[in-house]
Amino acid sequence: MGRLIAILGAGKMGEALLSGVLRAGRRPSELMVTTRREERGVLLRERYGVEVVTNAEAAKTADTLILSVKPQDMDALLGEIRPHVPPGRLVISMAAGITTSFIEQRLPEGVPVVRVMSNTPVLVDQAMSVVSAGSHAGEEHLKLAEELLSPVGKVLRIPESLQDAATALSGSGPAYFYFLVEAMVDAGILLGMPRAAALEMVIQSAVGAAIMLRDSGEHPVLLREAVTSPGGTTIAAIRELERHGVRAAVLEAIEAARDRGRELAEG
Ligand SMILES: NC(=O)C1=CN([C@@H]2O[C@H](COP(=O)(O)OP(=O)(O)OC[C@H]3O[C@@H](n4cnc5c(N)ncnc54)[C@H](O)[C@@H]3O)[C@@H](O)[C@H]2O)C=CC1
Ligand SMILES: O=C(O)[C@@H]1CCC=N1
Repeated sequence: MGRLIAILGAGKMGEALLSGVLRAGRRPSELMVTTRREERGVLLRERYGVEVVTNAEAAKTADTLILSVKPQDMDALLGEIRPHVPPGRLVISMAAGITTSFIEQRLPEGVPVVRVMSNTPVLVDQAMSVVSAGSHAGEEHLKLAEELLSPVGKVLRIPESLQDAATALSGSGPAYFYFLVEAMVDAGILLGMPRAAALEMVIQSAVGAAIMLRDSGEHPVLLREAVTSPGGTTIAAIRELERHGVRAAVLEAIEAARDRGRELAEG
């Protein structure tokens, strides 16, 4: 039997990680979840065969506690589990903005905490996860977090000072791509394309571009230049994107996401 893992607050991200960990070969008996709503617990038990327990029971029994509630709910959850967390538990937080020191201050002295920022492509084993150690977490704890996360995507270690930036870049990143896809499909509609056809064209272009980015080893500038023929169609579009300040908008948008992350720990 491996380490017992509990996912506390199994919502969208918690369920995505649960399903990934099961796909990676862990048995349902090695996992437990907690939920706020009873129906949600019933659904997760039926769907994955995992045990549904209270936060206190999870804190008492599991070796690794994965906190996946919203940042705004973290203070209350930590207050609930504090009396039940014995020494030796590993606490992994998935929450945006919440620092390891925020968690350490609300748990018994010495509990190792690892902060993680992942993203929704966990669901298809293509997550980007970044991990940072709190002040009581060492190599063994980072390794345990990496073992959990590497079957569902890529994992990078980063200093905690860059966690809010990573949240803005890769945590929220999928949303920006979906937003662009939506806008491109609208453009197809504007040009008289049937919606289903526009969606198919845009999705396949996105997938093709993503795989080339990942697998060719080429810099994105070179890949974009290869599409941009002199006097051609692409440069006409790029001129408009530049005229509307899309690059500056992206810089400011991601900076705003980073700043919002910093605010979240303040409640
Ligand atoms: N959705 C996303 O793309 C990403 C989210 N995150 C982070 O993951 C965390 C969870 O986000 P989502 O899964 O999107 O939110 P969610 O709202 O789907 O899931 C949170 C769950 O926690 C439950 N909950 C709240 N308080 C509880 C308590 N005391 N005990 C038991 N359950 C409790 C809620 O009922 C809810 O089901 C957040 O901290 C967020 O910052 C991180 C990366 C990406
Ligand atoms: O929007 C949010 O707050 C969460 C964190 C990263 C992605 N979604």
